[in-house]
Amino acid sequence: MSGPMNLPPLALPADHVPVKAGRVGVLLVNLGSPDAPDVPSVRRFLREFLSDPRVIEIPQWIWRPILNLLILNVRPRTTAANYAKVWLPDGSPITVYTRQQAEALQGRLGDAVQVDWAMRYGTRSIGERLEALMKAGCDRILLAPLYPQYSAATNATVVDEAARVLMGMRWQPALRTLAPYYDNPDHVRALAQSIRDGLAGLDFVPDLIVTSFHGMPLRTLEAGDPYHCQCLKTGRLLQAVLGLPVKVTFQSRFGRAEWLKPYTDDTLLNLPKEGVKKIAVVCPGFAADCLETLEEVAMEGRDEFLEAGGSDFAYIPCLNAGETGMAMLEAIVRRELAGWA
Ligand SMILES: C=CC1=C(C)c2cc3[nH]c(cc4nc(cc5[nH]c(cc1n2)c(C)c5CCC(=O)O)C(CCC(=O)O)=C4C)c(C)c3C=C
Ligand SMILES: [Fe+2]
Ligand SMILES: [Fe+2]
Repeated sequence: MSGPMNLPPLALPADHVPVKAGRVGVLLVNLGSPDAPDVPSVRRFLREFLSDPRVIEIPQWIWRPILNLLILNVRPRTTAANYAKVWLPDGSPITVYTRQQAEALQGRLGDAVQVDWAMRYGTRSIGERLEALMKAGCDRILLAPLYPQYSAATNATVVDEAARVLMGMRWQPALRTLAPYYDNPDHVRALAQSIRDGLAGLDFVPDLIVTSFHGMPLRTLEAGDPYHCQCLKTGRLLQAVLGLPVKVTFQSRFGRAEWLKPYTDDTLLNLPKEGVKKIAVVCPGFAADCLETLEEVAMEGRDEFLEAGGSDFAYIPCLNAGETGMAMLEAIVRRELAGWA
């Protein structure tokens, strides 16, 4: 008679270490930052970032000489000086806030789920953190690029990098990716709440809410990238929920090609001439405050607007690791994880 009790014991090697498995992991991913606000660190960071063909979509044989001979010799000086203006005691703002978001999410989800965070470029790579999650026993991982609006230059390159790392693994985890959440009602409500909270602390009533999204080259829209439409929809939904006029603009142009319009800087210079003197600015394309929001919008943008004749300017911070934003992130992550329950 045969049965399970009669099976011979498995012959395992003497040095066999039992593997942990069966846990669910969440990997929050944002763009990344230099390790320090100095020229060598910024050059290293920009070299990696701007060598990504998902970011610069021109043939590498044309782009490489421009990057190495021109951009990496000139840009790191101004960019490092800009980083120095916003650097926090614990590091670059985007790094500090992303770490805080992961810690807060871990607290909300409890021990059944392992939360970690990574950056697409620079320190704390996606590969390193995927391996760490697997060592912790996670064989199902939710990869969550923290970009509300989808673009190939942000979301797709995160998935590319994860897939590249998985190519080298014998035992791959099951992977889900977080869908863009630009029109998720929880997201729109969280943004609206953070704007209301911001407005409540002001000593003026803005004529207009200006939303500033990171720009993209115009040709990416023509090539089918949904980013532009998703930014416009976030803006429209915010206007509907807030019941206040909202204008969508695009910041951070790079290079000479045409980018998505209207440009944030042109808008800030023109609004006072059109009689709009009091504004609140918010950046709903960024999950965390960073160089682009804190230096380019909250500092440079403010100066531009006031010098052009504006009277009142308020910058409303990103959701970062605040209660409102974390409740939203918990809700959308829990919904994704429900498929694995
Ligand atoms: C939020 C979405 C982002 C999109 C879309 C995006 C596209 C994009 N960016 C560049 C070039 C640069 N971006 C830089 C900084 C930067 N970009 C984002 C986000 C998006 N970029 C963030 C969050 C940051 C800040 C990182 C930080 O450390 O705080 C920079 C570096 C700074 C500088 O030198 O000005 C560059 C360069 C391109 C070309 C692009 C789309 C094709
Ligand atoms: Fe960027
Ligand atoms: Fe910028």
